[in-house]
Amino acid sequence: MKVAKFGGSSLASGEQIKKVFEIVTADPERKFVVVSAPGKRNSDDIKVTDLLIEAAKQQLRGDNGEPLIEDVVARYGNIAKELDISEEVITAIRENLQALLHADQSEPKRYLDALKASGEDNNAKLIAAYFQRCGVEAQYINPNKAGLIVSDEDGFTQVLPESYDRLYNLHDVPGIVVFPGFFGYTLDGDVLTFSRSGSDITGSILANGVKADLYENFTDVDAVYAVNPNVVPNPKGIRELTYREMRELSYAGFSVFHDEALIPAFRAGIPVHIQNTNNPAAQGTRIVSTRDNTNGPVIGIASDKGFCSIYVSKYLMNREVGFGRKLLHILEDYGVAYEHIPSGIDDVTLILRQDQMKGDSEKKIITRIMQELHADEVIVEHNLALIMVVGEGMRHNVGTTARASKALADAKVNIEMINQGSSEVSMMFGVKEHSEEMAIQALYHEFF
Ligand SMILES: Nc1ncnc2c1ncn2[C@@H]1O[C@H](COP(=O)(O)OP(=O)(O)O)[C@@H](O)[C@H]1O
Ligand SMILES: N[C@@H](CC(=O)OP(=O)(O)O)C(=O)O
Repeated sequence: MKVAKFGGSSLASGEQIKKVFEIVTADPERKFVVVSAPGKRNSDDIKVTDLLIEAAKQQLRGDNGEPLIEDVVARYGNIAKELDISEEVITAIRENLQALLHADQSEPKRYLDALKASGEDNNAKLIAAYFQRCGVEAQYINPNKAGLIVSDEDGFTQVLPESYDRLYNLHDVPGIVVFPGFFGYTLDGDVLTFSRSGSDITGSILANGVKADLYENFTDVDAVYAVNPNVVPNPKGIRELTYREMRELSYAGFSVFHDEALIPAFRAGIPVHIQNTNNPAAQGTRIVSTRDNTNGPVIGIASDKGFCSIYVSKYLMNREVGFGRKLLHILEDYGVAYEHIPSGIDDVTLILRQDQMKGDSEKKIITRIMQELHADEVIVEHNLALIMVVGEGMRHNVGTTARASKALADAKVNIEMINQGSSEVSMMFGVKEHSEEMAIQALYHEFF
């Protein structure tokens, strides 16, 4: 039995949904179908999720979100027309969106999440209606009814473990299950969304819950490529990579698969197969526990912008008991999470996502580090890109770091920081954002 998840690009129009129907019905093993909200039809288009977020924000600040909601209804209306689905489905979608738009706003985050989640929820209803119209037994299933329970205790949405056993009961549903991605329900019955692109996470949770043999993730590319195809044209496709490699690469910028979506499938030992809705005959990319390391040290190179570093130096830092704890405590006081901490004898660098530094919090953090920790020097660097060079083969190959540094030096890219941290399958380079693309291209040409 397989779980097949289709992303927004695979569901952006009626024509796309017809392809999805063909794919699902071509294999009787595809019983569980997870869907995103309609995505972009072309590069200038707006995703339904973004329209819903903007409508909710307008309403929350006292403006009128109605016109944007009508845009959303029109998107579904066009799809319904292409698929020849009855007007009743669109009337129900309009009523649902109107009710959500005018719902209680006393908890703005809950209000926003409910509107955001409606993108996938209404799409799942519409797609189930299309399958039925085509004479295929299919049902929309609500995540609350199915028992996908989540919490946001640590500030982000996480599935509760009891969900998995409950989801197993979906085997009792006759025919194809059409399940909306991107959200679950709290024990109190409130909607909570995962982070952006989180339908991948739902697919993985469902695969674990129903004990699927395979989690198929359908998107709009023939494979996961060794680098972002928007940075290097026609890059090499990856046939197979391990969960660890994919986790590192998706964390570091491979937006093709959500970095939180691997753990549920990994824990249940379920392989993930990334495929192209527009070209299902392509081989795609399989994510598995182990693979042959015959392709050289590096499997992929990912990068992401928007980081800053705080460099702290103090003579004899290594002897000072509690220095690290006090430093991190200061960050905690400002609600700031760190990404990496490369360190030396007398110095340490904290790498953070810089959008966390709201208002004058950066200034206050620096002042406290100087005053409370008596640091000799504190230097903040903004606008850094982190480049992650990933490959299980790096453990067995000597000189990979040297090759990478030389490639960057030859391309005249200044390395701000290197971290080969505890992960044995990746190394990270910090460079200025304006050098990011050049660095990726230089590294790609060195290793592929
Ligand atoms: N290394 C990579 N390999 C393949 N695609 C990548 C990679 N890095 C970034 N992408 C981008 O990810 C896109 C697919 O992800 P996304 O737009 O979220 O798909 P979906 O709509 O199916 O959820 C591709 O079109 C591509 O532009
Ligand atoms: N629709 C949501 C969730 C999602 O997974 O979308 P997509 O499959 O288009 O990345 C978003 O845009 O974030």
